[in-house]
Amino acid sequence: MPTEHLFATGAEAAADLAARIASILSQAVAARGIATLAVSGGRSPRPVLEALRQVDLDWGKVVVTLVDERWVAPDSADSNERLVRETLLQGAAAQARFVPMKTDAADAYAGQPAVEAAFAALPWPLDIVLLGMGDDGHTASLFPGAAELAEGLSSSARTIAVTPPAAPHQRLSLTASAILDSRQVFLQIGGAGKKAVYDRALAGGPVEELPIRLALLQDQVPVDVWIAQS
Ligand SMILES: O=C1O[C@H](COP(=O)(O)O)[C@@H](O)[C@H](O)[C@H]1O
Repeated sequence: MPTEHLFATGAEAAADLAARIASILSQAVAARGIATLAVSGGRSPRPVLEALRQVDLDWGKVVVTLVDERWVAPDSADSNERLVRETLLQGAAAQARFVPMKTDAADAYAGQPAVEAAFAALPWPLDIVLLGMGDDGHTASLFPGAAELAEGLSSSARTIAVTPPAAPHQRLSLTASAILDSRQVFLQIGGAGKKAVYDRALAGGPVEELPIRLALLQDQVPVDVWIAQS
């Protein structure tokens, strides 16, 4: 079962989560000389990443990558890479090595093999995988109803190309096995709507219905959840 961290506001949750991430990255650098962090996109991680970049860390020994990416140009407003570059990779934190998920390939399916090779070269397990969750229970870009969902939940590959059934843009996503090949999974949720989805996921049921269950209903890797009421 996840360990829950409850906060009244998103700002308080973000500050606490950023401090926890910084502590783990610092310990990883001290222990292994390198730290790895995979972050989600969307709206939720922005305040966490902005707080994290201000932390005094040996950023040159930190590898930052993505949990998922939309197949859009890196300067698109929808790009998760752009989010990370604008919020986290600033100041001293710009010394971190960023491993993108978007290539120049024509689409996500053509791009996946090169991304898979880049991810195979990372030091696994990742120290932290920071997940978000959509209102439909998707996490990373593992969407309920997607044609690629079963493969994303079962494949031993680290990455998969996905076409979401409703959301825009083809995606590149970590698979469930890659998400769980980590030392620590964090999940960030905010607001009553997402809390209701989270509670439903936690109550049990098929992963295919609410893919966030892949992280919540497992005992392979510790999962901590930061929950903000607003
Ligand atoms: O499309 C995506 O959605 C989820 C949730 O995003 P949020 O804006 O509701 O926080 C996110 O975790 C994922 O990385 C992103 O690509």
